[in-house]
Amino acid sequence: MGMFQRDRQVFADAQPLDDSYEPEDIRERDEELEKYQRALQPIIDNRPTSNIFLYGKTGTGKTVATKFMLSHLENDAAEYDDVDLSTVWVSCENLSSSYQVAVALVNEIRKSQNRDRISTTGYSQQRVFDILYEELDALGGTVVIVLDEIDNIGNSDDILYGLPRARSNGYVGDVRPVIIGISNDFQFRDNLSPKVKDTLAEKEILFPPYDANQLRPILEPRAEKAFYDGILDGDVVPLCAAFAAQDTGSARQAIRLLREAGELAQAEDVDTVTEEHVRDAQDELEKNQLYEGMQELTTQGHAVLCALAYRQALNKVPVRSRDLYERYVKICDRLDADSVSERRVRDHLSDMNMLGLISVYERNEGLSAGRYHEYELDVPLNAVLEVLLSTNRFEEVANIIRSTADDNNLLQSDISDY
Ligand SMILES: Nc1ncnc2c1ncn2[C@@H]1O[C@H](COP(=O)(O)OP(=O)(O)OP(=O)(O)O)[C@@H](O)[C@H]1O
Repeated sequence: MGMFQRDRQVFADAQPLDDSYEPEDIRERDEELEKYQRALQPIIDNRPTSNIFLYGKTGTGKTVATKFMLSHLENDAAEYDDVDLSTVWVSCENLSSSYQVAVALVNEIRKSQNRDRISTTGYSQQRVFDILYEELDALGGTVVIVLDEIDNIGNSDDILYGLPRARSNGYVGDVRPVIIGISNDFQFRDNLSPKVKDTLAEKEILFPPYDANQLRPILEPRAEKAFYDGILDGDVVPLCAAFAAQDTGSARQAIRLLREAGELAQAEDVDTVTEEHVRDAQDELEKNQLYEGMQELTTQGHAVLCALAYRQALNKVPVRSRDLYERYVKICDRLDADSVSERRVRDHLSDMNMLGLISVYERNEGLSAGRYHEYELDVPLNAVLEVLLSTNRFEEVANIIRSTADDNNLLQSDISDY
């Protein structure tokens, strides 16, 4: 028998469970789509159109709804000779300023016309804005500008001031820019500068998290396409919907869970995807999330985690923040890194608590000692060491912690066990 044999096939077509898949219809968002349609309608009527901002947590359908609405808008606009519409879509995920967003917009417009890109550095902000205005002018008509994950620009919000006023300020001629901003951060609007708030004059559409009853019909058509008939136990889709609803209310999470459950069944070479596979998939995704959470910490975050791992390796946890701070400063010295204040270290600890990486206990010793916090890891030490060992700069310290833990017999569990 050969080493590789074809597994029993669970997936008829895995594409519907992929992040890039575009569903045929958007389910359970009738109200939001109706608002969206009303907000975009003036474009077809050649009336002034407000900017539109969509707010909602990750996986709540903001992007898919926008793609859906814009594709209808483009098709329908083509029916009217006097409606001149273009759309430009920029993800601000890796952009942190208005300057970078303006460059990205210019380059997106140029890419769609097979023209050379401009450099991402070397201009003044005003010069980049001017180039953008020239590009918009050349497009003419209504230009819908989608700024996905717009919250990444933080306080550098000049572009949200410049674009809406470009026409009234005479920077552009016969072109009407309409901004669609998409954000996970509900505070984003509050934190905009007052002049931007005034100028934007936007319509807001909120995308609340999905509940289980909404996630089921979102999952069902994908499940039908993705799996062979009769492969899914009846409980599988409802359970994926329930787990994702309880946790984040994200359709993305529910879809990932379904895919992971299918992959586990496929790996086991069994005929049916069961509730048990969903439970195992949930555990697996949680682990990945924690692992990613640890990997994505900043150097300071890693140093704090390292200090806590050291205490854990000595079996001296839970630890008070001042003792932990001492260890943290020593680690920074060893790494030749600057250390931050004890207060900032406590901020890092509270972030890590939110990520589920550590536990925090509040102690109250009455008048004599007062109130204080103690900390310990909430993930296995081995998992933390795995991350630190793969992080530049921390390898040496992580090896020391590992041998300390070994001496104390604290490393029995393998990372795959957590
Ligand atoms: N109502 C829905 N009907 C069908 N599929 C949906 C629906 N809502 C979300 N999805 C699917 O869930 C996944 C996540 O949705 P989407 O990317 O639109 O979320 P988002 O709110 O833009 O999230 P993020 O802020 O992380 O970008 C996508 O695969 C999308 O196709």
